[in-house]
Amino acid sequence: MLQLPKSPPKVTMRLSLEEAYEECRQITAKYSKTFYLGTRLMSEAKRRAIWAIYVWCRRTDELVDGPDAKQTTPETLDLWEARLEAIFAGHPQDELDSTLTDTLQRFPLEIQPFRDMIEGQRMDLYRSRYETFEELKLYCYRVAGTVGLMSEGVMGINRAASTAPWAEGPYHPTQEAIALGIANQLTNILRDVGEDARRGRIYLPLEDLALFDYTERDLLEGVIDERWQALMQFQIQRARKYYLQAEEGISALSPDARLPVWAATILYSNILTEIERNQYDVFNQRAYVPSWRKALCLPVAWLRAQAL
Ligand SMILES: CC(C)=CCC/C(C)=C/CC/C(C)=C/CC/C(C)=C/[C@@H]1[C@@H](COP(=O)(O)OP(=O)(O)O)[C@]1(C)CC/C=C(\C)CC/C=C(\C)CCC=C(C)C
Ligand SMILES: [Mn+2]
Repeated sequence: MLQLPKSPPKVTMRLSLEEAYEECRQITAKYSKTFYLGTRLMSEAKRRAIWAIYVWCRRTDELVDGPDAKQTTPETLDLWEARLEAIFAGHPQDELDSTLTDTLQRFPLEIQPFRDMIEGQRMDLYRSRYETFEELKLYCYRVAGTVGLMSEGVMGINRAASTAPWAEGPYHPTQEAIALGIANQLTNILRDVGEDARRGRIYLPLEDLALFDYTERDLLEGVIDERWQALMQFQIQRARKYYLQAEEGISALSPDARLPVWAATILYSNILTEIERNQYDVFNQRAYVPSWRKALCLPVAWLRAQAL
């Protein structure tokens, strides 16, 4: 790990904290309609915190996935990690970092999930294949399950439900929060199979390909047949199991967080339904949920958020 100087250099900020949060809002709105919609349903304090986290995650992902990714080396990620430590030590390096430093003063966030996410991006630097689902699951935890842990700190838990005399203590739906991140990432992977293949990447576990007698070459050539359809059905079923696990934890979240999390969960999981509608063709078309169908999800999310 690179060391930061003992007394960090003084940084001149161009924007006020207010303006920096506004920039985070705009970045979230630009890059993720689904998550942005979710945050619009939260209280002001929570949504600002999620925008700050979103921007840090997006910047981390851009290091290995963005337009300048070719220049990224393991040392770039070491420096990014040193910068993360500085954010947590109260020494942000720019305005966007300063929103995260501010968020840390308002919500109980641990540094470890942020470190784990950098580790996940590191995997993208040296890996383009996963032999087993166990290996892929670790990757999914690192790049997405960690987001569940970060968000859980902001969303908060429903204390009323855990003050019953027989409760052993507050129940933290930590595994469920991780499960939602994994479910989202598996969905991402299925939607982007074609795009990733064109970059020489295969995230689907090779053991699963073998199980359905489908080869790497078939995948790189975009072959769609009964083997591919059966393989995709298997993957979709697995992702849905993670959504189901996550759903059990949503009622343990504080009441004002349930609607946004339900909305984001239903919207994101609907990408799987779109993949099915497209007959599993993820090579020539990108599965997306049309706006009118997104609108239909909201009343369903509202109803589910009312149930304890
Ligand atoms: C108990 C319980 C269920 C609690 C809820 C916990 C919770 C809110 C979990 C949310 C989990 C979540 C939103 C995970 C995000 C997963 C994700 C999309 C990860 C993205 C990686 C994908 O990489 P890839 O390169 O394959 O894809 P792209 O083509 O580049 O998109 C990431 C890009 C890593 C970085 C993650 C983000 C930028 C998203 C961060 C999102 C938030 C902070 C918003 C969460 C807010 C709501 C309303 C759910
Ligand atoms: Mn990415």
